[in-house]
Amino acid sequence: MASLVTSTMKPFSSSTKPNESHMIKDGSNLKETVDFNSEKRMRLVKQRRLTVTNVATKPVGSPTEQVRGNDQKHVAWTSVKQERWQGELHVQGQIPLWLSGTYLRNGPGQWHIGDYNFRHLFDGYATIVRLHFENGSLIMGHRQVESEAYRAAKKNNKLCYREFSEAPKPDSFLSYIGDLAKLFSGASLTDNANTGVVKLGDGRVVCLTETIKGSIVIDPNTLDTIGRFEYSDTLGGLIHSAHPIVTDNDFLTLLPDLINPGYLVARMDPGTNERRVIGRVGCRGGPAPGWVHSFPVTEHYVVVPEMPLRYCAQNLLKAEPAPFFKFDWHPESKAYLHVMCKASGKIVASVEVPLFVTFHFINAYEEIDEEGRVTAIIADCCEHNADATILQKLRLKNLRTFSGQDDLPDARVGRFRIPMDGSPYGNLEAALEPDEHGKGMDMCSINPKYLGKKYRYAYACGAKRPCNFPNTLTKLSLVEKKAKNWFDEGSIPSEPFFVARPGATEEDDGVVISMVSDKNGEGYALLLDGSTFEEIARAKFPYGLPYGLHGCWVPKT
Ligand SMILES: CC(=O)/C=C/C=C(C)/C=C/C1=C(C)CCCC1(C)C
Ligand SMILES: CC(/C=C/C=O)=C\C=C\C=O
Ligand SMILES: [Fe+2]
Repeated sequence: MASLVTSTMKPFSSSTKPNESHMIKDGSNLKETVDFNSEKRMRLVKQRRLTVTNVATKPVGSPTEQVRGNDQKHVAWTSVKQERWQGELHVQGQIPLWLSGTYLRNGPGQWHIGDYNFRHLFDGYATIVRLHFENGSLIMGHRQVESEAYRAAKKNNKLCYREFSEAPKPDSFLSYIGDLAKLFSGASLTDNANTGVVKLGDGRVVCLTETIKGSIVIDPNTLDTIGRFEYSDTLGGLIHSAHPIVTDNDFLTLLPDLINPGYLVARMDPGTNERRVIGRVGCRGGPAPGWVHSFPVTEHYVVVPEMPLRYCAQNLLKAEPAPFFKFDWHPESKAYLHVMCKASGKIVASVEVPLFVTFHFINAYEEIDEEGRVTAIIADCCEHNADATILQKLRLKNLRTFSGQDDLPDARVGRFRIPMDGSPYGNLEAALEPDEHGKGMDMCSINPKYLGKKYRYAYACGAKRPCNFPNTLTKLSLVEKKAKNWFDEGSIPSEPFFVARPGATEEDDGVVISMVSDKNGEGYALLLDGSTFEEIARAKFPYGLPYGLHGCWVPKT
């Protein structure tokens, strides 16, 4: 198996040498945050040079200078200060001794190239952060993912590939035509794997985004970029859901088909790079498939969402960001959920549902009657009240200019009920009163043992208003319809990630890990008790880190 695994990892043509400078060149983002005279600046540069070569477990001498307060410069929306760092953190409180393994979190942590600033949260180059827990101690490290897009940007000091909202500007009409050809072949699409990170059943750790080429294998210990994850099948396609369903035995993915509007559902066995098609479903509405950032599964079914926020061919070709970026809002095309049997690939239900907007499905499960028949499927998601403007709210300009006025659109836990008796319509309702979590809702996790099964608890980011971005951690009890909330004024916490205690029998017996970017420009790892939702430990980072998206747990083997 080892040779199979390594033979399909393609190293990039050149990689960062260990003794190369690991500083990120100051872009205006960084300049904005650093306000001091040139002598101090030189000292800092020297200090950074010392720091950056230290990638073993020693902490850095002293953190880089931070600017306090001002939301314009909130560290959550400021490029990461250095390309890499690693060291042991001082822990306040008690990390449970059973917590043994590594939490990896990916996200778009560098939003500039030279003096050029990106405009959207999702454009930034991937920064992977590692929290390694062992015997109550905590080692933190972070590093840039060495995608082709990132390396080309550094080498040429400009954007070279099409990112979520940005595209390189053609310098002539001829090069525009060339660029279009490169778009259709996929050559100009980014491989900036900045959305999530998953541990496959065979142990490989892969950073992912929505472009298929942006699947990059990393070493979870050193955070080295190993190479591109090459799919060995002939499925083709350029894009997929950024959130495959990954367990120790399974990998399910969803590929939208833009040519013949529909979706392919495919499976990849552990130890292989070959996806095999389970089934296909055609779109029922609209000119193109709906955006599928994520999708839910139950024990026996895959739910394929067809959202009225659909891929848009014209917007794909544009170099400048369109209102809905690569998508368009088509309420007239309606919204649907399709249910595919995992075993046969057959569509067993396809219902129209109320209009919805979601990035993230939380979980789904089957409702069973007394005879053991599946009567309905329940699918929960972080639902933005059918308002796609949330995508615009995630522009960096909005995130960086919080005036104290509430500017976060309302969201809820949207609960779909899909009848399995052939009825044509499904329902969508809030699973609990959205006021319980301040009507902010995204970045969810559950106990992975309950994937596809009836479950009680979900963890997510909620809101304490006024705010312009989710700023609380919330534990949702979907049975009691209650939430417990964690909040630290001015802080932005990232996805609360649940890790179960080995041997646990209660669903919420475990810890919740998050990383917090605070208002003083600092940051810390935070551990909450999964059951009480009280803080049990925190450990300060040497400097604040930018906001990150999704993570995974790599248990100690
Ligand atoms: C960070 C995140 O959640 C989403 C990232 C999405 C990306 C990078 C999407 C990229 C795309 C293109 C570059 C062109 C084709 C469409 C699309 C998949 C949106
Ligand atoms: C962070 C986010 C939405 C927040 C809105 O309330 C969405 C992230 C999507 C990609 O992973
Ligand atoms: Fe996501």
